[in-house]
Amino acid sequence: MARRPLDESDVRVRPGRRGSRPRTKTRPEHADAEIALVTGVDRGRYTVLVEAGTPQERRAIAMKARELGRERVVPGDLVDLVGDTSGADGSLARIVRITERTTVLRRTADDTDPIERVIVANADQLVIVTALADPEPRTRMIDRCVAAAYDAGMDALLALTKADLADPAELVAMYAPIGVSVVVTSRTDGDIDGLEELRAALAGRTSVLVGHSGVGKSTLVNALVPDAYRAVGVVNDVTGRGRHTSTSAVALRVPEPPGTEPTWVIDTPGVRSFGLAHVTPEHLLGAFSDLSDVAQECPRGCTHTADAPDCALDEWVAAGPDATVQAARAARLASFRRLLASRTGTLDADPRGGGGHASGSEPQPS
Ligand SMILES: Nc1nc2c(ncn2[C@@H]2O[C@H](COP(=O)(O)OP(=O)(O)OP(=O)(O)O)[C@@H](O)[C@H]2O)c(=O)[nH]1
Ligand SMILES: [Zn+2]
Repeated sequence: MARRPLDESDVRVRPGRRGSRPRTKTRPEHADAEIALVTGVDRGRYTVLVEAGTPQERRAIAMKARELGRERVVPGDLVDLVGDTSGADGSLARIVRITERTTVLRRTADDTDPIERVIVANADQLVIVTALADPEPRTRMIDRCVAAAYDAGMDALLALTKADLADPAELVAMYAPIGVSVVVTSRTDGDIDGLEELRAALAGRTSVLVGHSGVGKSTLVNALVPDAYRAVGVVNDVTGRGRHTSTSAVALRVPEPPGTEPTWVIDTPGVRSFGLAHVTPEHLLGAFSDLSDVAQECPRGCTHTADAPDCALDEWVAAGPDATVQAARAARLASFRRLLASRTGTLDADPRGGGGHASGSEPQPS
């Protein structure tokens, strides 16, 4: 897994694991703290699941303790909780500590906020929900998502919906060379073909679902998690709103037979693009171990782009033992370079005509 790059949470030194925490006046021990999973955030109120997987499992509402300062708490975070952790009506617990994150996914910086902020923690897979038609797939957007997933140390899964409207073959061929798994779904009178394959790909993992409006993401989430948004209604009891209208990410548990690893999907309404400004070629290369080995031979400071002089990756393609291997290597290298280019505004031509936007938030198709 690629090393996690620094983010705004790294400016402070975080304490180590339970038992080795420094005792200071400003950082009390909180030995009685309970571990909880953050499932949603709504205007300073956090919905958390306490003692998950035990008979005492309960939802509670919490706020951030002052000692956490500006550090952001996001869905997927495992936190230490103190105070009233009963989850009873009107109770409010306090989050005093964030457990070190295994992965972080950032949304893009934009004009109003120049910092790429963490939006989800500890997820292990990014599911890019893309319709095969209506709306047309946009490969540049998919590339950016794959780059964000690999950068975050997550796997990428392409969920191609509406296969009743168009053939998935072209997109499958485009993403297979870079290790993106693909699940194809289609809805036919109430049933969703491919749902069981999707369920299998999600089982026991924490997956973030992204997709533009109209691609069929809600259709999938509702099929996976019946009453998806009623399950997170706890936050709404506090805010007094009848519906979940927050635009931040929310973690939903997919029902599983008892005794199996929990399966979580994290829906990200309103997230349209991911922060890639901080991603270096070397870091992205880390997700491609074969290419990364070859690139050891590159000249110092090689950018590995198609126009980079003496890039060892080009020699590696040419050195393939036969035409089949060469073609496979060429496809993999071309796909890697496409991801590399998707970080910046250098890739304007979307091969499928989906409109290449230079950077920042991608506008939603209407
Ligand atoms: N033909 C076809 N239509 C589908 C399929 N899945 C979903 N749809 C339709 O596509 C439209 C959008 O589906 P949603 O599930 O609402 O899409 P979404 O991505 O959640 O979009 P928002 O709710 O706008 O965020 C709806 O009219 C669905 O009925 C499919 O497999 N085939
Ligand atoms: Zn190179």
